Amino acid sequence: MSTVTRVEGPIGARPDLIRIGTRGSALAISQTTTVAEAIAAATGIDVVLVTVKTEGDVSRQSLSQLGGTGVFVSALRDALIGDRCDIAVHSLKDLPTAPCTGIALGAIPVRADARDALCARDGMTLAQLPHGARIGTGSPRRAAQLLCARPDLDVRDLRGNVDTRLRRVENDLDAVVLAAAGLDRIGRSAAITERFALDQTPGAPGQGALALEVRESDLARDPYVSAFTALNDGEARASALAERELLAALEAGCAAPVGATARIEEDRLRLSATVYRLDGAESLTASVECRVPSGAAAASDAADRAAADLGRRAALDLLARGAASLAPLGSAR
Ligand SMILES: NCc1[nH]cc(CCC(=O)O)c1CC(=O)O
Repeated sequence: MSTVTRVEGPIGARPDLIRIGTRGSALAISQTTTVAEAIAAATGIDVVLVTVKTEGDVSRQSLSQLGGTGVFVSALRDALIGDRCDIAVHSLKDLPTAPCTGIALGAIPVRADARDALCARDGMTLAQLPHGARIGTGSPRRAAQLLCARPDLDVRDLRGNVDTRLRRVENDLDAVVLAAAGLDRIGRSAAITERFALDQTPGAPGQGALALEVRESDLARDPYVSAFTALNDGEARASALAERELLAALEAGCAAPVGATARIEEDRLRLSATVYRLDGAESLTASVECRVPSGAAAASDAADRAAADLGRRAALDLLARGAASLAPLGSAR
């Protein structure tokens, strides 16, 4: 039986070991441990978790001030390139859309809940919050969506890890909005008082999905091939890639007020994407779909390309209708 352990310091490359790089937050450790156990089972090889501190973990600045894409990602990618780990596990929504030299996408595993979750005091739903309620979020998309539904709300900036954010509900806020996936993964689902429907309140592109990255030179080598074949999920991959390509083609950063949700129904991949004005008073939605390859072809370059094409189509539609003047899309914000 192969095992999963954690190491503190650096650990050298060994053929009988897969080193998985992860951030050190409770959320990251929880999701990476699940991935690590699946990789150990699929390959029969021992796995160690290597914790890497990222700029996003260290800095106390607000995320919209930190600004640059990839604050949670660069240090993990450096560890891959520097051969300090063999596979890096990221929350896909934190991954910049630009490709990274020397690094390839290995797998996108089964997706967790892509919805946003309201965590309000006294079990309240969004509709039940009192007039002018204080609600915390660091995300311009969530702020716009909240104001769109409830223009009376007092939306406050919020950051820190999940527990820090939840604690604000006991103190100075009536509610916060977080990704349901994060709360579910760290065992805090009980704090959720409402999960917003994806067709009305789409999450961030790629929300709830993980991305496993690997050095390009390892992508077609075992044990990585076995690991990625076992972990990849066709629907998660197609939907997340479509949502990501939408963001890339909008030239939008991770802080852009853009929501997207894709899913496979029968043999169709359907993508719906919305760009919001920051105050939530206006928005634009594009809905597109395409046929997806089924069976073995579902995990192929052709399937990846079909998903990306769909994302691009939605973006072009939104841009043609004025998305870039409706909202600040660039990562400057
Ligand atoms: N931007 C922070 C972030 N990146 C990934 C998650 C967890 C959910 C996920 O995997 O999408 C979160 C927390 C949040 O948005 O509440």
